[in-house]
Amino acid sequence: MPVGKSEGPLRSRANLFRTHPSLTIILSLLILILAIFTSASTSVIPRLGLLFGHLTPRHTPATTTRHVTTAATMTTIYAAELEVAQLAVQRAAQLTKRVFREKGTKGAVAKDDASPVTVGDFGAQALIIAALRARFPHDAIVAEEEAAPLRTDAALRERIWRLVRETRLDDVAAEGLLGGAVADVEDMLALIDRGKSEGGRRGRVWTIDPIDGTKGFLRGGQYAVALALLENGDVKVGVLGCPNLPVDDAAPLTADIGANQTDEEGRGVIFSAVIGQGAWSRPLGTGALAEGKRISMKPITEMSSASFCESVEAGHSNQSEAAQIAQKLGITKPSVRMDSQAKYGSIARGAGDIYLRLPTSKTYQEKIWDHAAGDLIVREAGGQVTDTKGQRLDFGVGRTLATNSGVVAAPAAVHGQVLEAVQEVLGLK
Ligand SMILES: Nc1ncnc2c1ncn2[C@@H]1O[C@H](COP(=O)(O)O)[C@@H](OP(=O)(O)O)[C@H]1O
Ligand SMILES: [Mg+2]
Repeated sequence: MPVGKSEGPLRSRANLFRTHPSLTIILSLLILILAIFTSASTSVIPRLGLLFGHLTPRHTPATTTRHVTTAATMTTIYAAELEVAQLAVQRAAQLTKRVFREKGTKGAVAKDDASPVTVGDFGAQALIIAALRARFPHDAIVAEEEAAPLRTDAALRERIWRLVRETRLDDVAAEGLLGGAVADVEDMLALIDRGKSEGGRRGRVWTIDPIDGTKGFLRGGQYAVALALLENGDVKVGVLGCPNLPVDDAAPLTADIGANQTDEEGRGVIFSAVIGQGAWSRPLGTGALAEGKRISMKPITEMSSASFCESVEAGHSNQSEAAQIAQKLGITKPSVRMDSQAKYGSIARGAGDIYLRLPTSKTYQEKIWDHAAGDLIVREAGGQVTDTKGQRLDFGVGRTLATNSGVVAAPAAVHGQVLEAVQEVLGLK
């Protein structure tokens, strides 16, 4: 092809740009915008969530594919909430694990209701709320602890601040998704006190139990870091970090699962669920989220070989009534006692079958943070969760489950049968 033929138009285009320099600028801008949008799906849009809270993440393909779990990649609904909640729980669990390994009292102080709280509870709550404030700044929070005891105890405050300051995920991008570090001690106290919402049936409310099963935590048993999102009173996202449960979903519940835990390697699992999307488990890690696996409850073919879980603390659940219920159902195995919502996680993955929580007092009201995550995880794994009257747990009443009494959780197919035995023994029929 003659050289002149191809050079002609090129030369005239070059002249055009020389005579109209603004064209060069416009073209460069267009190229830049195009470049940004082609990489937006993996890097830019998720970061906008940091600026716009839940508005953006809820409608974007959850953050980066590297951190997105199998569950999250399948759908975009609550994907950002699910990812942030799991990472926040994972980070908080790094703090609680550090305290768990400490010998002695773990900085325990008694609360007004005489229940214990440790430096781990305060620190984990501060870290979780820091992530929620960064990513979903408009959401309300119902959390178990408040900062009042720390304002008057400088030594306790400093100890917790050190833990909070030093705990971060060892993956920079994952840590970035949680909004980074807490600014200073005052900020830490303010974060802890953001958990004082009254809850209720309207809007988005996160509920946090930074260490569920504090007595188990102090004893060296099971405990859980629990986080759930309620929308208009219904649980939409639930996450439980259980540092002392085996990773293997198929590992049977041993009689000693609730005791003598040493935070050994190879343990630690995160359970999660999103409404209508199933339940999942994955190893509890230290950085980005590990790959998750779908979990489901085990169908009970023979009631005689079923196992049921209950609290270690006889003051939290009536153990003698539970034994009578088990006998009525023909269950032959002794109960598996363990602290915390690890019970919900354990039956959701089929390691155990039934969870009974039978009131020990007429006046005690269960707290929403003790049940919200576990309730959704069990229901999404194919279970049914009600109180002893057969009513669904109502998380829209306020900070407590004021209209419910106890918990009966079982695979959906046998829940009716279990509830009947519960009601016969409790004289509710
Ligand atoms: N009388 C009671 N009846 C039922 N639950 C109670 C109770 N007193 C305290 N609890 C709750 O039981 C939770 C522990 O449950 P479990 O026995 O399944 O481990 C505690 O959570 P924390 O440990 O977060 O304070 C606390 O909220
Ligand atoms: Mg609790």
